[in-house]
Amino acid sequence: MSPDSFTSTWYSILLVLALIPTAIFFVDILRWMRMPPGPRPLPFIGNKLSIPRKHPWIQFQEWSKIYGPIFTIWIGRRPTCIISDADVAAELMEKRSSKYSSRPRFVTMGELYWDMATMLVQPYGKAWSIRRKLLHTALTPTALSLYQPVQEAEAVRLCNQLLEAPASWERHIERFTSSIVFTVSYGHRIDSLEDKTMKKRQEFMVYVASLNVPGAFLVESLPFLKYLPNAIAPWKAEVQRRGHEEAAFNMALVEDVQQDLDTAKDPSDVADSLCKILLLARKANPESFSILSDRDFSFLPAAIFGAGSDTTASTLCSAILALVTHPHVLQTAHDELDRVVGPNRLPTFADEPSLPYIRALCKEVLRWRPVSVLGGQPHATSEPDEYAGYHIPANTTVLGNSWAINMNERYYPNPHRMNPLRFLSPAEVLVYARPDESDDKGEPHPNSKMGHSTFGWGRRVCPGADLAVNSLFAAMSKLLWAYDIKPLKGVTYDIFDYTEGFNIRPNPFQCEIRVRSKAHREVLQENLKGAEKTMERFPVFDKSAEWVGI
Ligand code: HEM
Repeated sequence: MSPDSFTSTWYSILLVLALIPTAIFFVDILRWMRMPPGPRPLPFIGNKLSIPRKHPWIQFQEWSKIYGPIFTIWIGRRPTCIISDADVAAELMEKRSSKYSSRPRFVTMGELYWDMATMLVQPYGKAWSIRRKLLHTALTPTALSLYQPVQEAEAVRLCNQLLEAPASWERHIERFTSSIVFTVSYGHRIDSLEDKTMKKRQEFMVYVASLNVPGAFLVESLPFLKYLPNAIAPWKAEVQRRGHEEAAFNMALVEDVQQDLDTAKDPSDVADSLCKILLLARKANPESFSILSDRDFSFLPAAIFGAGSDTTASTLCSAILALVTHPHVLQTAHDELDRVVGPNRLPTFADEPSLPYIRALCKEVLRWRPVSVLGGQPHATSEPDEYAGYHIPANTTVLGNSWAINMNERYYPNPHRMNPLRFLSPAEVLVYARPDESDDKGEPHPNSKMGHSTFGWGRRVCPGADLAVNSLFAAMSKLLWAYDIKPLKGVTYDIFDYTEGFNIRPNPFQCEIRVRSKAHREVLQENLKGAEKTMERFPVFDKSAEWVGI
């Protein structure tokens, strides 16, 4: 090769190398222009530098005021559409739900760790819809009524534990929600957060949360890295090892329930649970379960814990913060409970229709501080779509900003003020309003079925919403009946002091939780025996923990 042709070959290579990023850049500009507008992205890195690590939903809410109810941000070259308005959320994620019900790819958490066994991360399609239908069989109105005695009994235990150690209120709440979710999943209760089964379950949750951190794993941007052999990718070997450990644990829990059924004279002697319902259904009709391996099967009850325990506990923690910072709400709740229930017995689900203020209070807490502040796991489009003249390609990540939607001042004036009146009818407001309250009531958005967007949207809407609302009612009605929940003298409370991450909870704080009278204390203690009797039907786990060597 002559020196001239050598030089020109190099020039050509350099030219091509320069042209590729230029061409990609121009393609990206065309994509930016066709999608809903948002903050200006930088080539190749998108908006990464302008998204705050702490509480990004607040910045997203600010951007929605500039760019409108749906705007796009770019993580590298990947678009995410953020919806900040209930109408747009309903139009896209509910009316057009056949296009907006998938999930983005989670390479580390979904593919390597769970091997796609859990519904939470599954794309829209048959694998997901089969699991979702099976889960619904354990969450029908009839099934929910079977769980109510457990929820009542656990709430009585919660109130009694608060008599002994009120300062540990957050731990008691965590045990309460964990035990309900375990009982619904497996028919076994949790007596202590120190229980081996419970500790192992929490360990898995913490590990999963560490996998779900944007930018933590290069493989999310370069998915082909997941095919590297474990010998040269120890990070991958570790993720898979932990995934196998969780799968073995989930299968051991199912085996425990199978043993309960095998040793019982009659299935009706075994406590009702999702796992029992599914095991009996599989025995009766094995074909309808043929798509699910034992491993897949075990992730059905397991999914409930991850999705249902921490979320409900965090909502109750927000309720405590709301009561401490809004004393008039506590007073109105006490007035209602004293009038309807009186001091000689505890409120129950049978009182629910006569306690509209307590019901409204539970709804308002869900609105006031939505746990899954960016709508839980993101949605993704499975097909391209056009909206308001903009193009939304297939595989676009779509987030509903529950924070922005629930804090929309047009529907919820003075949105950071906790105000249960928002969820009462005009006639009820006349009964419950205090002199300074009725002005900023507003009307919940007509397009959000529950009056807020805390449980998500469309086909992916939280399947456990009714179960969660029942747990909230059981806990809040009894707690409010029994206790004064007040600020500590000299302590300043910040209603924005919340954890980071995508499921939020108030940072730890102390408050005064004091039983209202001797009579209230006695009623609580009298009810404990009955509650313990109910709980006996749901024995603690004993065998499964040993089977997996923990
Ligand atoms: C206050 C408590 C709860 C809140 C705030 C909450 C919120 C959410 C949200 C926002 C989503 C995502 C919805 C979407 O993608 O549009 C979700 C999904 C889910 N939730 Fe809940 N949840 C709660 C309690 C529960 C409970 C008690 C269960 C147990 C049955 C549960 C089971 C699930 C499951 C399995 C999914 C995934 C559904 C799917 O991907 O198809 N959640 N939840």
